[in-house]
Amino acid sequence: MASFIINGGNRLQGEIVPQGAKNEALQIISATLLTEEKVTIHNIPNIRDVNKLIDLLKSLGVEVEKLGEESYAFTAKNIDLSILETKEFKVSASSLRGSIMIVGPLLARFGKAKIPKPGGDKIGRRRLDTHFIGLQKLGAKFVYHPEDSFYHIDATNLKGSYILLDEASVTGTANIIMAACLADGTTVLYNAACEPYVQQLCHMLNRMGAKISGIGSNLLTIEGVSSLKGTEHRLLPDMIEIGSFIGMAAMTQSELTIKNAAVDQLGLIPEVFSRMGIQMEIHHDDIKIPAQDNYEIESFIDGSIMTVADAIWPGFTPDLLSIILVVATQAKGTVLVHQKMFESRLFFVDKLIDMGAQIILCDPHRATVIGLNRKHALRGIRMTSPDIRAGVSLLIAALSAEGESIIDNVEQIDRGYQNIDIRLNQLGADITRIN
Ligand SMILES: CC(=O)N[C@H]1[C@@H](OP(=O)(O)OP(=O)(O)OC[C@H]2O[C@@H](n3ccc(=O)[nH]c3=O)[C@H](O)[C@@H]2O)O[C@H](CO)[C@@H](O)[C@@H]1O
Ligand SMILES: C=C(OP(=O)(O)O)C(=O)O
Repeated sequence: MASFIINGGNRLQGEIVPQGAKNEALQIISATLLTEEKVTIHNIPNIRDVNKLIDLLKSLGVEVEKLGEESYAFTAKNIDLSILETKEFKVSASSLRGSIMIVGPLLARFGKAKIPKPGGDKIGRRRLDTHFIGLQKLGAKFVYHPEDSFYHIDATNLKGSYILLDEASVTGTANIIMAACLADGTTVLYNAACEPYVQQLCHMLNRMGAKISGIGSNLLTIEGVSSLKGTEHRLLPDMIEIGSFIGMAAMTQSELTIKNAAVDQLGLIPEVFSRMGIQMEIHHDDIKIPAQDNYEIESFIDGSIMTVADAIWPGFTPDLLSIILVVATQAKGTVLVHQKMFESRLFFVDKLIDMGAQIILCDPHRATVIGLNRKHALRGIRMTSPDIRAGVSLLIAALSAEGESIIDNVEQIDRGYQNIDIRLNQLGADITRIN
């Protein structure tokens, strides 16, 4: 288990380029299984979850060529499905959430898939019903084996269908779209997730020969085609990393410029940080956060306490609520953070409270933060990173704190943030990694 030792209190300064998006990468890399032709992908982040998925594809027989630091070509010509029966496959597929998205492509191309209960953050129940009910509507049969938490899915002939999802699951939508692309006939998918990463997937599939319309809405029409061809694709910058950097700049009173942030794809993210009192200047596609001694959380127009809550896209992403929460600890004012989607994602507030933050955990979904307005700094402590976004929030808290902090289990952070210690040290942070 690796740890970070952080000497807090440094102001950071400079420019930072966000990595390619983790959650887009997981969809797009899975989609390379849909064709036997070469698919070239640029801006792939070098992070644990993405590298694990690439290794998983390699184990299935996908030929993976590294073309440059962030570019890879994938050719899924000779796929060996016998690997799905092995213990190694079970172990590697169950170590990340994104592995679930190989199911749609494998079913579509080979009529068969197996997947263990996938991993990912332990942030509450993470059901897969939406995936399987959708695939069943396309004609797949699935059996769950509880003794080894393994799902077996078969489909000799996927058929387009009308599917109304019970919830707008992001990975569920991606899986069903990928399966429907190669099904016979037309699929109409309603209550689909429509975030930019799903849109990117649809655009890439259309370049491969798929026929998807309604992209960007929650009503997609997918006309099945008999095969897909190769293409080239570039991943968007990671909007969760961008939000994390905005929060980090404010908390550490730093002047940071986030380069090439694809601002038009960020939805409500800049708006929500701005309502926390954080100033931002948009120059072309860069976001400059000027150094701010203090920032004040807005109230609602009627004077009541602000609530920041997550919602499916185009609402505010749940993955940035932990960052909002930590940023609020040093703001002037009060905010209620309401994490509606996940039920165990706020427990890390205990660590912030130990650092001196004023937070009331109302219930597993809601926390009220009473900002300190920098009357005193947070205190450095030793803590463990419970999940990826809580981990980065604790890192932000530690960077702003007085004294030394130690964060254990930083593999959680490495799942989704590329060389974060090295990149932040280049801006003036003092982070040492110990193994
Ligand atoms: C690999 C990947 O891409 N992971 C992301 C993906 O996970 P993932 O696709 O696993 O998440 P889902 O969209 O399926 O669901 C997330 C949670 O929200 C709940 N839910 C979802 C939709 C809805 O309409 N109502 C509702 O309550 C679900 O029950 C679940 O608890 O999307 C999540 C929601 O943006 C993000 O946090 C994850 O980072
Ligand atoms: C919850 C997340 O990831 P995953 O779905 O891979 O666990 C996340 O990226 O914040």
